Order: sequence, then C-alpha cells, then structure tokens
Amino acid sequence: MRTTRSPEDRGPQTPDDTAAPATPDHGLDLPELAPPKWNRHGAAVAGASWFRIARRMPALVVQAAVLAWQSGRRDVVTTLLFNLGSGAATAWALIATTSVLTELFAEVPTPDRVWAALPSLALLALALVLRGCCGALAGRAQARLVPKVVLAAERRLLRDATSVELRAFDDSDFHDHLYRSHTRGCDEAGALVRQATDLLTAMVGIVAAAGVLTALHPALVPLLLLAMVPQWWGAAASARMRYRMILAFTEGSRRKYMLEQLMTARESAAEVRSFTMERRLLAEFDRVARRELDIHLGLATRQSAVRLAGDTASGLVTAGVFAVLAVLLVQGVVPIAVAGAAVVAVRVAQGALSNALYSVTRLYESGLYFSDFVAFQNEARTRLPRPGLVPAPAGFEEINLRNVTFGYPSSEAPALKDVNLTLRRGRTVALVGENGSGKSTLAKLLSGLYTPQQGSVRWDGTDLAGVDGVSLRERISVIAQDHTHWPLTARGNTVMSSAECPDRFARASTAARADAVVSGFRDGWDTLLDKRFAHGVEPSGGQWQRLAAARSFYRGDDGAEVPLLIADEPTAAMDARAEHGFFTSVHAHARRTGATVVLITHRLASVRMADHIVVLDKGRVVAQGSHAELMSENGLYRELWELQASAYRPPSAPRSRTP
Ligand SMILES: Nc1ncnc2c1ncn2[C@@H]1O[C@H](COP(=O)(O)OP(=O)(O)OP(=O)(O)O)[C@@H](O)[C@H]1O
Repeated sequence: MRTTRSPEDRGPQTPDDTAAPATPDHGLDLPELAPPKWNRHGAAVAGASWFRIARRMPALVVQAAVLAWQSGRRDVVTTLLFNLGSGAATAWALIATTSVLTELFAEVPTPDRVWAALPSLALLALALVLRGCCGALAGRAQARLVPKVVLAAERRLLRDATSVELRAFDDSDFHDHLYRSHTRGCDEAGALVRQATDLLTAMVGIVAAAGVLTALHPALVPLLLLAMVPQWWGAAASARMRYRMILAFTEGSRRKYMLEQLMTARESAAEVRSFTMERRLLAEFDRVARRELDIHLGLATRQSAVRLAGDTASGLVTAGVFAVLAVLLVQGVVPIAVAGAAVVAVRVAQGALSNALYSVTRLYESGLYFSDFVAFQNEARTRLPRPGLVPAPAGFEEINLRNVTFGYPSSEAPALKDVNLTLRRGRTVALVGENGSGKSTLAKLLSGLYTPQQGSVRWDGTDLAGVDGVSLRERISVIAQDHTHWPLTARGNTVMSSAECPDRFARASTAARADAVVSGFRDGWDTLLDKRFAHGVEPSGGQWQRLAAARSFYRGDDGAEVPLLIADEPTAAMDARAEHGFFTSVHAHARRTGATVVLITHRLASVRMADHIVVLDKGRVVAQGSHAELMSENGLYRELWELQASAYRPPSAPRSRTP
C-alpha cells in the first residue's frame, strides 16, 4: 500500500544522501548517444605506432612553428636566438668543467693546482650565468608567445563557428567537432607551441652535451640514448592511454555537462524543483560520473604500471652507462679528469633528454588533441557558404518558391515538400498550420538562413541559392520564435548591429509597445537585461517579446532597405492588449514601408487581417487564399478556425458555419 508523507515527515528539504527519496532514485533513462564519426578518426590516431609517432613529429613541429610564426614573429626569433645561446653556453660550461678538473687533478702541489684552475673556474661561472640569462630570456619569449597562439586559435574557432551555414548546427557531427575543438583544441594549440619550444631547448642542451661527450669518449653517447628509450616508451604509452580514455568518454562528459547545466542554470532552476527532478538528475549524474571515475581509476593504475616499468628499465640502463665509464677509467682509456667531466656531461644530457622526452610525449599528445582542432577547421571549411555568390538584389516585386523541398540533416522525412508559393511586395502573408507542419522551416528559408535541397526561392528572377547570405539577411528583419535574450541593455537589444537613429528608435519602440515595458525599469532604455550583472533585470516572457518586436521594427524601418519582415509566433507570450497592438502595428508597418510581412501565428483571429493566408500540413501547402476564401472551403483552415472560435462562444450558442 502506498502512503503519503507530509513535508514534516520528510525532514530537511535538501536532497542530501540521507533524505528519503521523493521520486525513485534512478536516472533519466536517456538513450545512449550515437558514436560520432570523428571517434573513428580519433581512435586511429590514438592507436598510432611508435613509427607513426616519430613520423608525425616533424609535421607537428612545423605546425607549431607556423602557428607561432603567425601569432608572434618577434617572440619566435627571440626564443630561437636565446635557445641557441643557451646551448652554446652549456657547451662552454662543460669544456670549462673539463679544464677545471684537468687542472685540479694535475700532478703538482695543491695551491698551484687551485691557482691554475682559477681562470677556468671564472670561465665556468661566466658560462653558467650566460646560460641562466639565455634560458630566462627564452622562457620570457615563450611565455609571451603561448597566450598569443591560444588567442589566435580561439579567434579562428569563433570565426569558423560563426561563418558556417546555419545548417551545420543541426548536425550532431558538427557539434561533436566543435565541442572537442572548443574544450581542448585551442589550449592544445598553445601547448603544442610550448612543447615544441621546450623540445627545442632540450635538444639544444642535448646537442651541446652530446658534442662534449663525443669528444670525451664516443661510446658514451649511444649508451646514454639507450638509457632513455624505456622511459620514453613509458611516458608516450601512458599519454596515449589517457587520450583514448578521453575519447571514449566524450559522450559521457557531454552528458555530464548537460546535467550540470540543468542543475545549476537559472533557467531550469524553477522546473527542476516544480517537477521534483533533483534526485533523478543527481542519480543520472552519479551514473555518468561513476562511469567516468571507473575509467579514470583504471587508467591511473595502468599508467602507473607502464611508468614504473619504463623508469625501472631506464634506471638499470643508466647504471650500466656509469659502469662502462668506471671500466674505461680502470682500464686507463680515459683519465680521471675526463671521467669526472663525463659524469657532469651525462647528468646535463640526462636532464635535457628527460625534458626532451617529456616534451616529445606531450607534443605528441597535444598533437592528437590539436588534430581535432584542425579537423574542425577542415569540417568548418566544407560548411562555409560557397564562394562566388553575388550580392542580394535591393528588393523584389515577388518572392517565388518553386518546388521547394528541404530536410534537416539528421531527419529522414523532409520538413517541406514540393512547396510552391508566391509572396507579393507590400502584402501581409500569414503561415498557419498545426505543430510541426513546417511553418518555421519555411520562414527560415525565406529568411535566407537555409537553402532548399531541391527547388528554388527567388526574389523576382534571382535565385537566392546564388546570393551572398549576409547581404541577403541585411535586407530582412526577423522576430524569431526562440529569440535570443541578449545580455545587453534594452537599447542594445533594440538597436543591435545597426547605428542608432532617434526617429527610427522612437517609431520602433512605439510600434512594439516596448516603451511601456522599459518605463518600468530603473535605468529605462539603459537598463541591462541580464540578472547575472549588477543592477541587471529580467523582463517577463511577454516583455522580452515586445523588445524582440521593437528590434525587428527598428531593423525594418526603411522598407526600401529592408523589404521583408518575418515574424514567427511574435505574440505567443503577449497579453491580449499587447497582441492586438502588435498586429495593428505590423499591418501599419507593411503599409508605411511597403515591405512584405510574413506572419506565423496560431491565433487565427489575428490571421484574418492578413492579405494572404497559406495553410501548411505535414510540410506541404494544402491551401492558400484570403480568410473568406479559405472559410468557404471545408478544409483544415476552417476546422482550426472553428475550433478556436468555439472556445469563445457560450456553450448554448448555435455553431455558425460562416465566419
Ligand atoms: N533543427 C531541426 N532539426 C531537425 N528537425 C527539425 C529542426 N527544426 C524543425 N525540425 C522538424 O521539422 C519539422 C517542421 O518543424 P517546424 O519547426 O518548421 O514546424 P512548425 O510548423 O513551425 O511547428 P510549431 O507550430 O510547433 O512551431 C518538424 O517535424 C520538426 O521536428
């Protein structure tokens, strides 16, 4: 038997782990997201062989060099010069060390040895100071370069994300690319340059030390390199493991992010509580997070094992190198001074080599992530508007849609099928139909946001498929169904990208009745419409809609410049007075500016005022004409109209067959 518990029974109202569950403690039962295409590409890169890693290095270094060169030439040159200086100083220091040791181990009385070693000691000190200065200055140049590279990559990503056609945002593959590129790709561009310069620094150190070591005894160099192979293998293998883990968990981290957003965003905070979703969201979060944690823990163990094996093997081989040195010393092949200097050179080269190894593995790892950034750029390039488009015509007498068919990337059925339509200049055209019938899609095609896969949309004789989208959209004003709540002032929300013009501004704000909204705000038109900022306010849904309408009237104020205004459910949240006012204004706008107005609304009483009504059903135009013509037919329009009208009739009143 089910029992109902009072709030007191339930104890504290925070959903801590001990409180009784108000709803079952299971997750959201979301279906798994389909693996994106880039996953295959990523897995192929992550599974690269040693040979492939080595082969990729030059390309990665070149990529880093190009990125760096494009972002800060002076810093690149400075980094190179000071790194070379540092290498020269290292070699000099090692030679000075040999001289010092030779003097100190000479067979003469001790005070004479010390006196003899002093000049070499001074040279050694000078070389070390020089090496320090060069290192510091190279480090400074690198520290200046990296943020510039990250910034340039971020800018490129934002430019690409805003340049691609809107259609790309309907494609989940594009989202995956963008997500990965945005979350890691840009930072990895900086890391790529940092690791490449670190590698350069280390290589210069190695070359300097190896050069001196070769001069001391050639057998030591290959032994030293051999000592580093197991360490290198360990670090690279563990980096690749981590990459594969991140790749495997991309879907999970997207889901985790989505859940975090739902639980922390202001927009969803009320509904999370109203629908008592707290526990279910947390349970889903726990489920996803547990999977992530398990993967992390498994990875940590495997990485440690690989590193341990690599370090142990490396330690054993290094001990072997010193044993060989001892043998050479005992056999008299090298004198004691040279053996001492060799130990110093080995330590210097080991330090540099281990830095180089770290840089190489990190460079490889960064290269893997950076390849996603490059892949996104390539993907974005294929989604740019095609080149060679002509500027939009200044206006039209007629907009003609001929056999227009359009489908969204992820959907099987087209949203619009074989649509034929003519919209005349200066007329108000209403699109009506049930949910999902294709009204907004048609509006987006008319707005120049999408181009049809079949058929054409023409402004008089000009097919819009061959027209530059930006110049076309500059001639169209839109009130979108899901309009953006721009985090700007009320004035900024209205003026947007145009220059401010007081007359135009006054007309637009009056037409949309936005002035009445703004008069209630503390700073009037200068009030910031975002609660996240100090003194920001949050307008109501209807108030936002009036501001969106003002924005649209402002942009479309000059009918010669903007001959088309499209309003997609512009009054859904408005009260009856505001709604009536809006429709009156929209007709007045069409009369004053001579623009064509396309109106989408479910309020059929307002549709009646339109010059022409187009009825859509399942993506097809099923009827069109004036209100009277459509009412005379016994079709979908009349059925919808009568359904709405019946809600306003007293229950006893007889149903009229005429409007
Ligand atoms: N971005 C999208 N990606 C995939 N399918 C979409 C997208 N937008 C709309 N659709 C689909 O296209 C069809 C038409 O949708 P559209 O939004 O044009 O209908 P509508 O008539 O404006 O509906 P409503 O009255 O509910 O606003 C629907 O089946 C919808 O699921």
